[in-house]
Amino acid sequence: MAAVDVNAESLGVPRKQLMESSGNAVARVCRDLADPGSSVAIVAGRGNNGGDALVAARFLKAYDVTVTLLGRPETISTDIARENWEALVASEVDLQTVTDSVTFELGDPDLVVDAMLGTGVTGALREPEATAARAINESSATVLAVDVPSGVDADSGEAAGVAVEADHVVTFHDDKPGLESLDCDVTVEDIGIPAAAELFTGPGDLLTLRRDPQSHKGDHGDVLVVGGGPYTGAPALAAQAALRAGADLARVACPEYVAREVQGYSENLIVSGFDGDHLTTDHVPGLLDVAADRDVVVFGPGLGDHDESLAAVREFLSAYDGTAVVDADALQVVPDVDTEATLICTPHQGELVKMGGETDDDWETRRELVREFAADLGHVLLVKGAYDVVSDGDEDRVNRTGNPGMTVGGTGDVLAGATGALASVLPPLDAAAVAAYANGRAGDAAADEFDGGLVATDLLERLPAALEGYQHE
Ligand SMILES: NC(=O)C1=CN([C@@H]2O[C@H](COP(=O)(O)OP(=O)(O)OC[C@H]3O[C@@H](n4cnc5c(N)ncnc54)[C@H](O)[C@@H]3O)[C@@H](O)[C@H]2O)[C@@H](O)CC1
Ligand SMILES: [K+]
Repeated sequence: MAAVDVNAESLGVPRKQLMESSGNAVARVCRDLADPGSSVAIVAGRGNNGGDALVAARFLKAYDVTVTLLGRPETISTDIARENWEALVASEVDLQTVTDSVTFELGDPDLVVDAMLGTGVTGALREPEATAARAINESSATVLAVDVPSGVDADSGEAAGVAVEADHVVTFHDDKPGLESLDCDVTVEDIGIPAAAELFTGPGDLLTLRRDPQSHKGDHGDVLVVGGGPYTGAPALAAQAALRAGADLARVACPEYVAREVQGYSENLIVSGFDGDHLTTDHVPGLLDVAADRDVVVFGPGLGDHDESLAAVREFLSAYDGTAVVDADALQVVPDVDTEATLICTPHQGELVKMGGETDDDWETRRELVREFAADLGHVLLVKGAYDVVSDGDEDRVNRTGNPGMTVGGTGDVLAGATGALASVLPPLDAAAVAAYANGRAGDAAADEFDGGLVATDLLERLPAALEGYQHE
C-alpha cells in the first residue's frame, strides 16, 4: 500500500487528496446509517485513520457531530491529519481532546465513528484507546469503523487485546483480508487511487529495497554471469550492473580470451575463464558447481548462438534448480527446456518472437499476449520495449521509463545484470519490474547529459541513483 501511495503521488494524486476521498466515503456511509439531525460521535486517533474521520466531520453538516481526539493535537503523527484537525479548529466545529482514560466520555450518540487506529498499527491497544474501545462496545450506538475496527489486525482479523466491535466497516481501495472473518458489514470504497499507480512501476516500487543495516557481505546477492563468446563486453557490463544494483559479489564465467578482457573492465569482478572460444556441454558440470553457491545466475550476455553453446544452456537449465535471469541467445532454449529453476526471461520483442511468443504495437494488447505466454512458459517474462511488460502469467507490471537513446548496444546487458542482483533480494516479478524501472531511469539520466550519444556504461554509473531509496535509506 505504501508503494502504491508513492506511485499515486508521482502521478499527481497526493495522499492528502486520497484522505479527502476516504473522509467523503466515511460521511456517505454515515448518511446511510443515520438520519439527518442524529448525533454522531467521531473518535479519532492521531494518525491518518483519525485524519479520514476529521475530513468526514466537514461532510456531515446535517448532523450533530462531536469530534474527540485521543491525545494532544501536537502529537498528531502526520502533516495531512494535522492540517485536517486545524481546519476543524478554525471552523469552530465541536471538538474535544482526551489525553487519559479517566476523562474519556462517549455520551449517548446514535452513531459512533471509530477512527482511532487503522492499518498503521500492530500490537494491543494502549490507553486511552483501550478504554475508548470498551466504552464504544458498551454503548447502544451503531458503530461504524473506518478502514478496520481499532485493535483488529487488518491482515489476520485477529486482535491482540480489546478491540472495537463494529456493526459496519468502511474500507478503502481494496478489501482487507482480515475483515472477512469479522461479523459486520463491509463496504469497500474507491478513493481515486489511479489504476496506473498499481500497474506502472514508479518510485514507490523502490520502497521494497531498503537495506537492513545489520546485514553482512553476501546478503545482497552473489551473482554469477555466464556468457561471452563472440561478444566480449556483454558479460562485463552485466556483472558490473549487478554490483551497481546492489549485489555484494559478481562473478563472470566466460571463455578464456574473454576473461582477460573482462578483468580489464573492472577489478571489482571475480572472473574465471574456461577453455575454448565458446561455451560447450563440457563446461556445464563446472558451472553447475559454481552456480550452486550463488543466489542468481545471469545466463546469456554475449554468449552467441553456436549450437554447442545452446546445447550447454539446455543442459545447464535442465539440472539447475535455483534462480536464473536468461537473456540474449540463451532465450531461444527456454520454451523447450524442462527445468526446476525459477527463470526471469528478458527478451526484446524480436527475441520474444524467436521464443515462440507474439507481440503487438499496442502495449495493452502486448500486455495480454505477454501474460498468456508467461503462463504457458511458467516463467517470468520481462519484454523490453518503449513500454516494458513484466508478467508472471498472473500479475503484470508495465514500465514506462527509458528513451530511444537506449537502443544502443549493451543496455540490455545492464538490465539483465541489474535484474540478477535484484532477484537475490526480491521475488522474481518485483525484481524484474524494479530492474526495468531503474534501468530506464538510469538511461533517462544519461540521456539528459548525452542525448542520443549515450552508451551502456553511462547507465552503470547512474544505476545507484536510479535505485535511490535502496542505497541511501
Ligand atoms: N493509501 C492509504 O494507505 C490511505 C490510508 N488512509 C488511512 O490511513 C490509515 C493508516 O494511517 P497511519 O499509517 O497513520 O496509521 P494509523 O492511523 O492506523 O495509526 C497510527 C497512529 O497510531 C498510534 N499507535 C500505534 N500503535 C498503537 C497502539 N498499539 N495503541 C495506540 N496507539 C497506537 C501511532 O502512534 C500513530 O499515532 C488507514 O487505516 C486509512 O484509514 C486514508 O487516508 C486513505 C489513503
Ligand atoms: K478504525
